[in-house]
Amino acid sequence: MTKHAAEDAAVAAPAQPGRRFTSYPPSSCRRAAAQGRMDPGAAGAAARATGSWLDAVPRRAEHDDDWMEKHPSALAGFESVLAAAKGKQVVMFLDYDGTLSPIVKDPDTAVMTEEMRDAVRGVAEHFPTAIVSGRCRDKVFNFVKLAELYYAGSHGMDIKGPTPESKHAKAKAEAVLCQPASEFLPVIDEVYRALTATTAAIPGATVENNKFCLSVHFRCVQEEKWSALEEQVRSVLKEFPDLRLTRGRKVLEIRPSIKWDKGNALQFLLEALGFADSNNVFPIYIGDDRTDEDAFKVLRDMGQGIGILVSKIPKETSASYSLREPSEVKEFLHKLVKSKQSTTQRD
Ligand SMILES: O=P(O)(O)OC[C@H]1O[C@H](O[C@H]2O[C@H](CO)[C@@H](O)[C@H](O)[C@H]2O)[C@H](O)[C@@H](O)[C@@H]1O
Repeated sequence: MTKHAAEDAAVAAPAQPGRRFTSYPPSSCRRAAAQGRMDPGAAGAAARATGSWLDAVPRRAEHDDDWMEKHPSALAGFESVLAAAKGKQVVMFLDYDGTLSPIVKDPDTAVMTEEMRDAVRGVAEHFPTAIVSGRCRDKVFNFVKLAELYYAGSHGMDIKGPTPESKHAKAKAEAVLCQPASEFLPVIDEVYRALTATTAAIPGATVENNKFCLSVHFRCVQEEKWSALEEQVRSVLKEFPDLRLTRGRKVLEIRPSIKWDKGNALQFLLEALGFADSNNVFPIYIGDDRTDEDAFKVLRDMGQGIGILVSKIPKETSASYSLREPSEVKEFLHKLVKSKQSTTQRD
């Protein structure tokens, strides 16, 4: 196996703050929209994205046993998770690809199973639940198909909450709650067209339009062609300094140079749910990719809740727990619901 292949190997009370957004949009989204441009720290990160393809490979942090000690299984350590969450309002954040659905070659076929949908539905009956994805919001909604959830698409740059009547009903068009990168829509469309044309000569390369960001997929590109593809992407982006390049799982992500990522989306949602500066909230974020690290870091810095990395191999991460694959995510969600049900019955 090559080093590249290794990558793949409390029931919310009705009156409680949090089931609905409190202001539209909360101040954090307005601030980001007003600031518009990327901060110097993010600019540095964009510059660092000029590294080699090896950057796309998760680095082995240390020996597996040590890693598991630092990032224990959220299933084996379930009782510790429960103890930490005791008396607090759990808020669930779920990444989509690689977390709720297995990684597959064709992004359009990354469906989630009915069993996984049931598990997510069950969690959302007890806790505010959000899907936080790099996909465009409509696309990820079409995969998940649960109208009662919050959705943060385009790496958190397109956030929308459920409406009261949308529960168990077909989702309707609703007021968008937070779109801090809306001014970038025309440029993203322009770059989408340019990248589609430029990369057409590389067999297997595809460009996915995720509305406020783009994904250039190379999972089906011969490894010898990866560098050429990256060069092509970079040459297009030279003309667009307001965009930056980041990496995911066999994908190059192009997004606006604003300081807004999945971590900001998590903070925005907590604020919108009425939990800004609250000590009584226990956010759980489950994700498998580099972009999820932004959310893990926010939780680590807050000192509240837990991040759970979905991975079969050790990776550098700010998450505190781990799960090996989507089937374990499903099991974890079921356990959480079961324990909530038994607590509610006891009370
Ligand atoms: O934040 P996420 O929900 O995890 O989305 C991140 C990217 O996921 C998708 O790409 C990944 O999954 C594909 C399907 O399994 C796989 O073919 C691809 O190699 C992975 O990178 C999605 O297609 C991208 O647009 C998302 O940005």
